[in-house]
Amino acid sequence: MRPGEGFDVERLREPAEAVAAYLAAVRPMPPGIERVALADAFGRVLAQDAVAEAFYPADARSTMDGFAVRSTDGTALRRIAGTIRMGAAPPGPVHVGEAMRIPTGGVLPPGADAVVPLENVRDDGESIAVDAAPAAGDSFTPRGDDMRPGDRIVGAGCRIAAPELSVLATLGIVDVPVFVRPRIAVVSTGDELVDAAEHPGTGQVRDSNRWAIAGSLLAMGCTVVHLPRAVDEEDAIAARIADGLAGADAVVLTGGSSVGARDHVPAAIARLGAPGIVVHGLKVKPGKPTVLAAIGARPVLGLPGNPTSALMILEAVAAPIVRALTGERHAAVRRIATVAAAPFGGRPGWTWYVPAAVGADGARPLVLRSSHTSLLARAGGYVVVGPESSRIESGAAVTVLGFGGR
Ligand SMILES: Nc1nc2c(c(=O)[nH]1)N[C@H]1C(S)=C(S)[C@@H](COP(=O)(O)OP(=O)(O)OC[C@H]3O[C@@H](n4cnc5c(N)ncnc54)[C@H](O)[C@@H]3O)O[C@H]1N2
Ligand code: MOO
Repeated sequence: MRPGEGFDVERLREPAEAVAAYLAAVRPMPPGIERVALADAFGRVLAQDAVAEAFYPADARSTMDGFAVRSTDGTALRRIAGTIRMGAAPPGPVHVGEAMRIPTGGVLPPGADAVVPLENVRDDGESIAVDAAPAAGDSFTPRGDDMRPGDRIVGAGCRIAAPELSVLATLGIVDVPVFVRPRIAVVSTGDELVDAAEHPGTGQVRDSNRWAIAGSLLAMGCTVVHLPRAVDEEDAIAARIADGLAGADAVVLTGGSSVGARDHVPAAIARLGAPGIVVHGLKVKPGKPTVLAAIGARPVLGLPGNPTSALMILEAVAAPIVRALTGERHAAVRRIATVAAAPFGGRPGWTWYVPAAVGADGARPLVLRSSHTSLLARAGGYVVVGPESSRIESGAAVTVLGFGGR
């Protein structure tokens, strides 16, 4: 579509279908794999499966402070034959009629098949008595109960958080293979923009989009490269995109994506190389004028200038493209399952991303003003309405999706 042609509703694409087609055509990939120390692995995306190479625990281990015993001795008095130390092999086997002191986590000695907790024995220092016969398997973890050789515990593409750090440390994976963070160049376009530190004159606005977009990209695990703003001229925008592609794995622009006389992003992208624009115009609100493009396998995303639209499209539509670059397989998105406290309206056949406030009685739609910057800060998240059904009735179950990083 050329600037000035206008949007033909028939040619607008359904967002999920458009992104799937984009990913199939462009195949964006993480820029590489690197190894980082465990101390630096939090938040990174694992690049190779973490597979157990041995039995964890390597030996049966007590889950109680108590005595290791043979269950077949029943309720007979047991002679205390020794003490098991933490971090050491048992001093010997437990023979018939014997018991051995064992701490929580201590290695079960040969012969023993149960642990009796301290509070369930009478201990005279020489021997122990029990009221109830222990059952085989009581109060210990068998060898390999946690992980067995070949178990794939954390898959490639998983974002490393606290539980994954625990597994990596247990498996001794201290040089962790992770995907290199993609570098994403962020460009704001618009003659009216001034820096956040400047005082806007009449008709000018502070450039907020680059900070919203940067925040969302950081939350997705990217390295953000801020490029200077571009004025609303095709040459300036094309030069800025070329700068971005020279030093980054993708470029995200905001503004100038629509069909006005000053909207030059589509034309600037189109002249930089193949495949160029893959999608221009989505059957969504907000964010209809979105441009999904690429130069080679490097994404160039043209988000609408309206602040709510720009952030919403990055989070609700373009996130799978960013995740293809970070290597993350599953979205780390906060979801609140609640009910609609008031109806959510949409438009038949369209996908609407409706900012919502979440209260004790459920989620309420906020009035969509895509030019506002306060709207998403006031919202607890957003609700997707459509494309199948264009209305969510009061009382119906809804999922409120959170914005990057909160
Ligand atoms: N004739 C039509 N006009 C418009 C259509 C349409 O289909 N036909 N779509 C509308 C929709 S929907 C949107 S969204 C906007 C998107 O327009 P652009 O992507 O070309 O964005 P701009 O015109 O450059 O800016 C729109 C608005 O956003 C403000 N803005 C831009 N960049 C920033 C920034 N970095 N920080 C803060 N605010 C920013 C800008 O000042 C404008 O107010 O087009 C509609 N028009
Ligand atoms: O639908 Mo645009 O994205 O006005 O805001």
